[in-house]
Amino acid sequence: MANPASAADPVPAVTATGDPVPAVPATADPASAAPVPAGAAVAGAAAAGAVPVLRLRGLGWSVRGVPIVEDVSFDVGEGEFIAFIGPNGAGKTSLFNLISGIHPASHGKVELDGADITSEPVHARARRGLGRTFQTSSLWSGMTVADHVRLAAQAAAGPMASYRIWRRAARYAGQVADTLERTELAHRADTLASALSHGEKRKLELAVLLVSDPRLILLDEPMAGVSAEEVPALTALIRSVHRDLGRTVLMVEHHMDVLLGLADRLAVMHHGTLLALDTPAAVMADTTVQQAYLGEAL
Ligand SMILES: Nc1ncnc2c1ncn2[C@@H]1O[C@H](COP(=O)(O)OP(=O)(O)OP(=O)(O)O)[C@@H](O)[C@H]1O
Repeated sequence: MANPASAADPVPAVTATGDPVPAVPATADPASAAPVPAGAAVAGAAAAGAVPVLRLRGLGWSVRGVPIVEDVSFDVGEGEFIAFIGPNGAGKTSLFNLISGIHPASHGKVELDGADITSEPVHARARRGLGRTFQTSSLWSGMTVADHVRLAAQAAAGPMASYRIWRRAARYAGQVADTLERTELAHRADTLASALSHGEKRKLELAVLLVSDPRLILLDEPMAGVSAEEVPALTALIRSVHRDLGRTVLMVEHHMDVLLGLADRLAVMHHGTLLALDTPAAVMADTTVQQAYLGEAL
């Protein structure tokens, strides 16, 4: 079993209905019925027995008694890339909000590097190395590209650094320049965010994230609003963040062609539950997943 998460705390490779995922051997875990792959090779995964970067157990969130996310359990190995798909309203963003601490969990547990962070606020999780982007752009239109990254670097350095914000700006020059270089924005350093294309805005959001050096990155629909011409470059950048920088990535995305070139595993959300989690090939061959999409092409 190449998946370290399964090795540390095995959970069966089954769909939510209890059907086994085709062509993937399963091991039983009486503690959870949530699906994670049992036999798939996971690129960049940690050694067997290693503590997963992220571990969710029975995670749920309800609003006024209505379950939005239900009983989600899975492990994420070091260096893994998991893509989340599912129909609109399936609970993908809500799950990201639970992992990053924006929503308090109604049930279950979130562990980061073996530490229980279920009750920790967003900023505490960020300090532990959990970073995320949002479905809608979160930039200041009147600030330049470089100032966005500089401010993020200062914020990551702690409250006192932020207090001395402009006086010490020069200290971050190298860090800012490196990050802008990596995200292909060096030539736009002095451009206002409002003048960027959608693809460049997404790159800047990544730059703001990367400058704080997160180990686990959650990307919520990074291709949203991006023109078809800009998708390949943004995809390549995300691939490089994963492969070259070795970051662990979870990504919600509707573009299957983008996901298939990036993801080690595909997670399918449906009605707030995790319907399947396995290699892209196994998920796409899963009849339960196909039925959930009612014939929609995966
Ligand atoms: N704060 C909230 N209060 C009440 N209901 C909410 C709240 N946030 C989300 N929901 C509901 O939870 C469900 C899941 O929403 P969520 O945004 O997580 O889905 P999603 O899979 O990310 O969808 P999309 O692909 O359209 O972004 C939806 O029915 C949504 O209306």
